[in-house]
Amino acid sequence: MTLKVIIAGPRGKMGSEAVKMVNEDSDFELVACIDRKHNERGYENPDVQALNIPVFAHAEECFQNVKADLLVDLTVPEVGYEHTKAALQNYIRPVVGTTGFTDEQLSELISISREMKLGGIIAPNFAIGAVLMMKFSQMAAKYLPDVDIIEKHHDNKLDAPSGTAVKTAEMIQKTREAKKQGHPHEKETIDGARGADHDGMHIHSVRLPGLVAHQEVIFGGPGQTLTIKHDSYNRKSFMDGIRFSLKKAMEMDELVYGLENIL
Ligand SMILES: NC(=O)C1=CN([C@@H]2O[C@H](COP(=O)(O)OP(=O)(O)OC[C@H]3O[C@@H](n4cnc5c(N)ncnc54)[C@H](O)[C@@H]3O)[C@@H](O)[C@H]2O)C=CC1
Ligand SMILES: O=C(O)C1=N[C@H](C(=O)O)C[C@H](O)C1
Repeated sequence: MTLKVIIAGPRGKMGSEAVKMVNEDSDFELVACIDRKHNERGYENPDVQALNIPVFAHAEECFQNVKADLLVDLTVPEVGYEHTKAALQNYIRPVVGTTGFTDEQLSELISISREMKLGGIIAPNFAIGAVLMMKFSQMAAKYLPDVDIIEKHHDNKLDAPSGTAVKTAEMIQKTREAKKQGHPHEKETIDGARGADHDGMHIHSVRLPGLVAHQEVIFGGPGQTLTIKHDSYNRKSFMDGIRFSLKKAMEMDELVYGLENIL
């Protein structure tokens, strides 16, 4: 059976790559897209134009008019949250790459999915290498609890720190003994010099043209450091994870947060 897929954000860097991936896989059929500027600016993704499928400016209108099994959301946090909620309420399983959801939003979406008995995934990073980086970091933190996370992204990124950095810190928190790092009397002479503080760990966000998506997790111990590093050089790196999640979501009966939970 072919799975009917809707993509939100098809003009974006990730969305346009997801359109290609879905088109190339005979298990999927792209049946509609959701994009905010469709009405004002005309439509700009030639792969979608060639399919002659509807493009809706509003999710609810899309879900009411098109029969679909799955939604892929690659937009911005506020809209992504609304899309995901509306998808669940319309019996459509969400596969969400959009980052920047609050803990409250994540909990609410998971609880709706449980009520509706619908599978889906929200994953801050769909690259398998990034998931391994997070898991290896979680293992290392048990032995080396002093850790800084440095994430580096292109300068069009809206959220900081990245969803991957937040997820990494949350996973590390499960094995790392809570502690405040650095000198007890340290003082920032320029605000932000030590980065964001997550349970005593520090997260630093670099934004530069030329970068795609990169992260280093650096652990320090007496006389040694350990660096666990992942680089995405293009958006294809995320597509195997999205493809896998689309198929897997059909077998699940609740929404999970993080690709590591379904691999
Ligand atoms: N989970 C993962 O593996 C990855 C997640 N991301 C996340 O995916 C999201 C998209 O990233 P990019 O493609 O780089 O961004 P982008 O800026 O290239 O694309 C964003 C898309 O969202 C659409 N959009 C914006 N506001 C909208 C609205 N109000 N209604 C409907 N559509 C709207 C835009 O038209 C565009 O198509 C970000 O949250 C990013 O952090 C990015 C890469 C990998
Ligand atoms: O905006 C991006 O580009 C990326 N966003 C995700 C994040 O916030 O972690 C995943 C990846 O790092 C690329």
